Parts: sequence; C-alpha cells; structure tokens
Amino acid sequence: MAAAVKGAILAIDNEASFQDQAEIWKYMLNFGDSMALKCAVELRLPDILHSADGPMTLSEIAAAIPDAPSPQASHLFRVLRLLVRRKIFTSQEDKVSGETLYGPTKLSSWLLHEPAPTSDSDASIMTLAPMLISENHPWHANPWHKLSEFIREGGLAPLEKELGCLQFDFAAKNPLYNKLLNNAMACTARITIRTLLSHCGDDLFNGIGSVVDVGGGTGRFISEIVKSYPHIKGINFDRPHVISTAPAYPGVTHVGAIPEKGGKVIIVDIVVEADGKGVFDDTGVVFDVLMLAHNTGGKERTEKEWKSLLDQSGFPRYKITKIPALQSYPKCQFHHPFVHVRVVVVVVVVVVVVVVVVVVVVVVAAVAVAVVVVGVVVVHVVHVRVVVVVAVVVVVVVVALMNPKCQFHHPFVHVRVVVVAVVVVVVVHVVHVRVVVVVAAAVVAVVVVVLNMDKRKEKTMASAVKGAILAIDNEASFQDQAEIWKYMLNFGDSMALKCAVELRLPDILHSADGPMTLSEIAAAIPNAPSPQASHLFRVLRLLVRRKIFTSEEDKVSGETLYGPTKLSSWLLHEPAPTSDSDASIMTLAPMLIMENHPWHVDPWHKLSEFIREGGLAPFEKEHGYMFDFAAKNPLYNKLLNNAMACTARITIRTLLSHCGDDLFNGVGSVVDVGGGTGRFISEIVKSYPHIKGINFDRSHVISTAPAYPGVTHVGGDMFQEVPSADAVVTKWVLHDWGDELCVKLLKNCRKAIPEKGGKVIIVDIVVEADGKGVFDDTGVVFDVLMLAHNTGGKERTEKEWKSLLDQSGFPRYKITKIPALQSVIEAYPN
Ligand SMILES: C[S@@+](CC[C@H](N)C(=O)[O-])C[C@H]1O[C@@H](n2cnc3c(N)ncnc32)[C@H](O)[C@@H]1O
Repeated sequence: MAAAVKGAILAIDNEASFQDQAEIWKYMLNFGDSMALKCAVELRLPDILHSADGPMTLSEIAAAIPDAPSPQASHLFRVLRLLVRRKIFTSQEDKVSGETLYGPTKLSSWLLHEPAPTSDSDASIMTLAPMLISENHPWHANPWHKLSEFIREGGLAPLEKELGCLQFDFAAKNPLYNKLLNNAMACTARITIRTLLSHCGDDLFNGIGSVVDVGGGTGRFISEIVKSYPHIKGINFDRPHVISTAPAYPGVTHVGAIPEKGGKVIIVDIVVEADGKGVFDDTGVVFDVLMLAHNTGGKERTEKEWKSLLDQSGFPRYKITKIPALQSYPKCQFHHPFVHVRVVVVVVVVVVVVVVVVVVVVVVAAVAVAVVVVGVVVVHVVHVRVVVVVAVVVVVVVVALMNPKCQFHHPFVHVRVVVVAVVVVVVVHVVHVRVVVVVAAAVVAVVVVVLNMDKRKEKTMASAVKGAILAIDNEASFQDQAEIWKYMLNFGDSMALKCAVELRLPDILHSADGPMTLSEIAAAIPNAPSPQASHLFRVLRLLVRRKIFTSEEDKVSGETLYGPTKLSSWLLHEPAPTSDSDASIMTLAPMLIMENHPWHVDPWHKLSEFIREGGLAPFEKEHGYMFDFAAKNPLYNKLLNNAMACTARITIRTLLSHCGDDLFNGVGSVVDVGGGTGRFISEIVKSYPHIKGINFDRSHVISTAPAYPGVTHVGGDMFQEVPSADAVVTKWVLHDWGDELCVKLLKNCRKAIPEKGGKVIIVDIVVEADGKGVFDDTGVVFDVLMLAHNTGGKERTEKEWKSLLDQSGFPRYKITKIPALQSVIEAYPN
C-alpha cells in the first residue's frame, strides 16, 4: 500500500491522479470561499439583492453598495462569479440587453444584515452574517496559522496567546470585540432556540417554572424561551460587560440558580459525530479545530465525552435530543409521531401547486370575459376607429411598462410593439372591424394578466426567499443553513492542511512501514519540544474526514491507526532542489504553504475595501508589488520561487505527456519568459535535448536558480526586451498583469520569435465559470486570489485571451486543455 502510494507520486498521468491533485487544490484554496462570503456580507450584497424588486445588473449592485466612494464593478464581478458558482447568488442573461442579471437565493437569505437588536426579537431575522463576520475576522482567523506551533509546543491556545488573555476577558476590555462576539452568539442563539423550541420545547420545559441561561450572552436565547412559555421566569446569567450591552427582554432578569429536585440542566452544544452523515456533522468537526485554535482546553465533544463530563459533575442521568441545528442533528425531524415529514412536505407542495393553477386559470378567464363584455359594450357606443387607436396606444404603453429593463433603451418604442400595432391596423382594414376589436381586447387582457403573472411570480419568488428567513423548520432550510456554515468555515480545511504539512504529517505517514498510532505520529513530528497528541488528534480527525488520511481501529489494541492516502502523497516535503529534477517528487506542499501564509491570506480580508475604494490590490497596498517585495525579502523570495517551481514540475510533466511532440516539433530554441528558477524549461530540455533552453527572469530570481544542463539563465526585464528564440513559453506570468502590460509583454515576445514558424506558448488558466472540469472550480477561486494579490492581475476566459492576442499581433491561436489547472494557448504571429 505504502509503495503503491509512493508509486503514484511519479505516475501523475492517470485520471484518478488528476482528481486527487484537484482535491488538494480545492482544500488549499477553500479559505477563498469563506473570504468571498465575508466580502459579500461586508458589501451588503445579500441585502441589496434581497430588497430589490427583481434581478439586478452588475452596475446596479455596485451603485447600491453603501459607503463606497468608488465602487469597482469589474472587481465585484469576479467575487460574484465565484459566489454564483457556489449557488449563493443566481445569474442569468437578460434576453434583450444581453447583460448579466444577478439575484438572491435561499442561501443568501442566511446572510442578511441584522437590524439593531430590539426587545421584540420577532422583528429581527434569521441570519448567520454576524457569525460569519466574527469567525472570519482576523482576530479569529489568524490564530489558525499557529495550529502547528500549538501542537508542537503546547501552552496557551493561539487566540489566547495572541490576545494575551482569555477571549472573554479580552471582550471585557475591548468594546469592539465584545460586540463582534456577542452579535455572533446572539444570531446563532436565535436560530438554535427556534429549532429547539419547535422540536422539543414542550418536552423540555414541562413543569419548569424558572430557567437560568448560564453564559447566556445578551439574553436572546432565554428571551425566546420566555416568549414561548410566558409562565417561565427567565434568568440570563453572564459576565457584567456582556450584561451591560444586553437589551431588556420582558420576563427576563439576571439572578438565580437551579433547584435540586425536579431541576435539570439543558446543555445546547455540539455533539461530535466524526463519521456522521448529518448536514451539520461536517461543521461540527471543523468547529472542534476552531476551538483548538481559540480556547485553551476548549473543544467540541462526542457523546462519550459528554457522558464522562456529566458523570464527573454529579449528573448520573442524561438524554440527548438531536435537533436540526449545528448543536444537534437532523435525524429527529424524521421521528414524527405519525408520518414521515418528507411525505407531508410533498403533499403540501402538490396541494399548493394545484390551488395556484386553479386560481390562475379562473383569474385569466374572468379578466378575459370581463374585457370582452366591456369591449362589446364600448364598441357599440364609441366610434370603432377611436377604439382601435386607443387600444393600440394602450398596448404600446402597457407593454412598455411591463418591460422597463430593455425597451426604454430603444430610440422610440419596443420593436415588437410597433409590429403588433401595424398588424392590428392592417387587420382592422381587412376583417370586420368589430370582431377585431373584441378579439384584440381579449388578447390584450390575457397578455396583461400573463405578463403580470410573470412579474408576480418573480415577486412571489422574492418574498418566498424573504419568507424563508422566518420559516426555518423544513429540511431544505437546514441544508441551506448547513451550506452557509460550511462555506463560513471552509478556511478551516486550508488551515488544517497547512498545519499537517508544517508538522510533516504526510511525510511521517508515507515513510512509515504501516499505519501508525496517534502517539507514534506525535513522537515523529520534527522540532517538537512538547508534542501534544490530544491536539494532534483533532486535526487528524478533520483530515481523515476530508479523506487526506485514513483511520482504522486496531483489532487487538482497540487503538486508532492512521495511514496515508494518494491525496496526502501530493503534500510531501520537497527535497532541496537539485539539477537532477527526476530525483524530486510531485508535490503541492510548497504552493499550499505559500497560499496559506499570512502574507498571502491577509489581503483577502481587504477584498471588500478594495471593491469599495479601488486603488492598489490589497497585497500590493501592504507590501508593494509582489515581485519587488520578493527582491527585497529573501524569505518571501524563497517561498514564492519554491511554490512556483513545484507547480512548474507538475504542469510540465502533464503538458509534455499530452502535447509535447506537437508543441516542440521543429523548434530549436525556447525561452521561458518569467521562468522563475528554471524548472519548467529544464524539463523541456530534458525531454527534447536538441532544444537550447533559456530561462529568463528578474536578476534576484536568477541569482537563486540552480544550474540545469542545456539551460542558460538570463536576468532582465521582460517589459523591456525578451531574448530571441524559436519559441517563447510563458507560464503563469500573464495572469499577474492587467491587459495593457500583457499586450506590451506579448508584443515583446512577438519580436523575439521568427515571423515564420515562430510561436508563443502561454500556459495559464482559461476560466470556465460554469465548467465541469476537475480544475474549473479552482480556476474561478484563483481569479479572486489574483484580485487580492496583483493590481490588474486576473484569470481570463477564452474571449479575454482572444482579445489580448488580437491586440498583440497574434491573429491565430489554439487552446489545448490538459488535465492541469492551466491550459496551453499557442499563439501564432500570422
Ligand atoms: C507567477 S511567477 C511564475 C514563475 C514560473 N513561470 C512558473 O510558473 O513556475 C511570475 C514570474 O515572473 C517574473 N517576473 C516578474 N516581473 C518580471 C519582469 N519584469 N521581467 C522578467 N520576469 C519577471 C517573476 O520574478 C516570477 O518568477
């Protein structure tokens, strides 16, 4: 097994291997989902789209963003493209104008802005936005970077180490943090209590006269209990700095204790199901690693752990009720006393559809009959030509009003209206005019009703979405909520993977002779003065769930044994670069470490600011232009070059095995423009030894490049001049730059190649926003990454590539899709 896994490292040319690679890219950049969602909430996109009367154009949305001195629609478009792909929003093409129109979904209804808390909590909405903002705030996100250090050394949880105290003590000192935390807690309290009350309220509170909510935050949870059971005296118990910001709720005070007889403690918390299939089980496991990063000693517990806690605390008896919330599980909704709840849902839907259809038919028929009757009467009273003209005018106006998005752009009126009017006038002169008038009136009436129905359908849809905010008690709604939790905490996957690579877990497991116990792995972690097996266990539990590692129970000892997988073979540590690159391995570990380094993650937090204000990309605002920063900072230079080199190796192997001979037929020399430390060109030369290779990059990069046989390293500035060769290759360079600089660079490349037989081979992502390819998803996320990192940088669609090439003097091009993140674009000068 271990040998098979090792074998897979070099054999990347099979479909399963591409899938594995794609999975690693996905987890590596999963934090992008959380950040894009955070950006959307900060810009109030869900609120803008939900409160609109219908779908909106990009520029309408951009103009509606509050506090945006210079809204950047083109940046916004890229975040929206990712969120449409994630089904947070919808997009559709306007059939007339061809513009893209965006709309809300039930998922985005979970991300609405929460109005200021009031004592009448019913006026508020169900939203996870405050929780999302809190968990993705740098205060909470940054400690995840320190997970591996925490596992190596123990001590305080990273958040506490960072804040210098318990998070709740920090909240007492810092009003902003206090608000962030309390709002996050209050929003989930509302959701959980509604679910809890509707699933087990009466059972829970039978015979209970008073309830104290211990650590109840600002009191929303207990206030909802008291509202549903007004006979209950509610006590909200928390620390003074929390209570001081709590609104007044009728029936709720702040003192009390539980009586010994007939009393009970109701704990609402996660019960971890590591292999569970429930919609919230996944988030439960991630949340546990979150607790590891935030609270020393804090954790999510399995039922066994809860039992042990309760035993030790003098509670010999307990009962767990699973409810469809993060703190419990959706199975209980199927425990309905009489029928399966899905059956009820189906029946209700069928009845509603039938009723709607009947009502619509009756309304249409009634309106048509009424108009015919009125038409007949009018025709007998007024002069018939007057009626015809008035009818035509009415049609024009009505149709114009029906379709305000498009026809007002037309010089006069919508063309269809003119056609209809002309036809009516002609027919009036041929057929008996009274018949025509009556029929026309009936047709108009039906058209008006049908068009209105369409509109009403849109409106009904919008209000259905709004309605969903309060109606959380159905299975689809739990699924939607679970999706939002998933995206909110997706960055946990990236961070857990980064932690594993930093601890060298893939190397430890792949080099072992067989599966290992937790303590064996902990003991094998390098540079770990005090390895914390219990912390390690929790990161492993998440990564086993993600199928990065395996776990099984040892049949004899009962201990859990962990093993590697083909996925983890993509995360092995790379040996120091040598000129014999075959000795090295295929790994994405250096890329993962770079993209999840705070240098690269921090700019994502500033996406909404960038969309509001424009200016430099967030990375550049912080550190200056990426490649200048590398020139000044040797650590960053190494991080960047290693990351590039590891993907260069993977891509070139795939490229050579899929289109090598075709690409390099008749080519005697190749220059790799922006070639980094030269790995890409070295592989080309190794496969085609007759080719003279030139690796061209800036001098601070060239100075750290190892020597490769057949490759000459040349330092310089590609925007000035590119060394001459039969062909230029340029991988992952053009995506760093805006269109103007790309055209400049491509023109320099064109000058460097012969007019006849020369070509430029671009290896870069071709974005397929709706693509089903295994790497298409990462392509869309990568584009948002470029937005955060490089001013002007972007991933391009085929249409955008074509336009760049046209402007640079390449009238002909060919795109070859290879099973890699990037595609191959061959551009010909004639
Ligand atoms: C994203 S990296 C790609 C590296 C390599 N092609 C690969 O894919 O592994 C972009 C490269 O462009 C280089 N670069 C940036 N500006 C340059 C310039 N003005 N002239 C030459 N190279 C430049 C950077 O130093 C960096 O190595």
